[in-house]
Amino acid sequence: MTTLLESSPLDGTRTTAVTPLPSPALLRHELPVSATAADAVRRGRADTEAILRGEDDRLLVVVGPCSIHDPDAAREYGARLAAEAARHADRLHVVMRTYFEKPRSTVGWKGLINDPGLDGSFDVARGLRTARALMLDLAGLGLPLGCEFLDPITPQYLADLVSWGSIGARTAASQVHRQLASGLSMPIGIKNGTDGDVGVAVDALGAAAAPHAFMGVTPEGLAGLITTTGNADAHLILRGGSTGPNHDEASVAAACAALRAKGHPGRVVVDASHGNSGKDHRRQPAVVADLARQRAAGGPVAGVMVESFLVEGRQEIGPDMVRGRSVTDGCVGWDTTVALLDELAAAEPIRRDRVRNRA
Ligand SMILES: O=C[C@H](O)[C@H](O)COP(=O)(O)O
Ligand SMILES: C=C(OP(=O)(O)O)C(=O)O
Repeated sequence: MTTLLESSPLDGTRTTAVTPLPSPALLRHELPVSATAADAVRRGRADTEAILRGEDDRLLVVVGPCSIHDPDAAREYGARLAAEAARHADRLHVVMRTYFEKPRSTVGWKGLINDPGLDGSFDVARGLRTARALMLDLAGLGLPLGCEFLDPITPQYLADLVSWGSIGARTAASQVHRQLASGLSMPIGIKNGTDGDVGVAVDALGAAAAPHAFMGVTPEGLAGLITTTGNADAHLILRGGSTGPNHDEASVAAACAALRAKGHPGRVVVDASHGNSGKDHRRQPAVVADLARQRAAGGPVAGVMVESFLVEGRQEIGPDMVRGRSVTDGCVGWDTTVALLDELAAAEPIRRDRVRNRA
């Protein structure tokens, strides 16, 4: 059913339609959380929090496609990743990227929720259902899941399945997103700005840690006043920027000093993609090698992000797409992903020895 805005001629001049969506409560009722999935979500959150607080010495690794566009390919990726996560469980805490919302610099496909048909048909109700069903399957494999929160309404539909979330570089300065982060039930990584500005993200951590009151949507889909406690597990993600990368030891140390100066723990997550790889997926392995070296040396990198899918590279959306290849930013392929996880895991015993000898 599509409702035209005939009753509102004064403020509907640039709106073509308002189409009702299922309420968050209805979608959660249709697609309830299984006990296995709930366990994966809880464990994923608790382990991530412990790593960020320095109570668990493993490395957080957030890895997966830049965006999900083909749920079956994502299921295959998830099954493979679950096996790798189990293999490295004593050294790495692996969270799968399940990014359904894409922020765009100008315009472009905005992700599976916004346009699941990849054809401009914008069947958001189907997008929400598809996303939730996929997350339930992946969490059912025991995998903790991570995503970027972009639209402030989306969390009501999906946040119960998320173990780690992000506020992206394009929204780190947004009050709406900082408020949202203050009420989310999982650790939230906030990225430095696209221009490389770390200060905006450090400010965002302070805002996210504080309680807020703001307007939102209730589980029944009505307008509501949301009040929050603040998110003590919000943390900084270094993702590089237009001025260059910031994954190197000196940039990490400067960021940690800026965090400590504002009363936050001096630990960071570093994204090997985006500004740190100049959006060239072939550069991600060199960034990961640098981060593995920093881990082995006992440095304050608590987590690493990698954009990875079944097949390396990226492709345009169109009729002859390769299964398992990204339609947004370029990703490393599966074999490289396995090698990068091995490399990160290999650094951990060296780090543990170093930390033990230091004590
Ligand atoms: O992560 C994906 C992209 O970097 C992000 O969505 C921005 O993409 P764009 O600059 O191509 O719009
Ligand atoms: C959009 C993303 O990152 P950033 O906000 O760093 O550009 C992403 O991780 O998909």
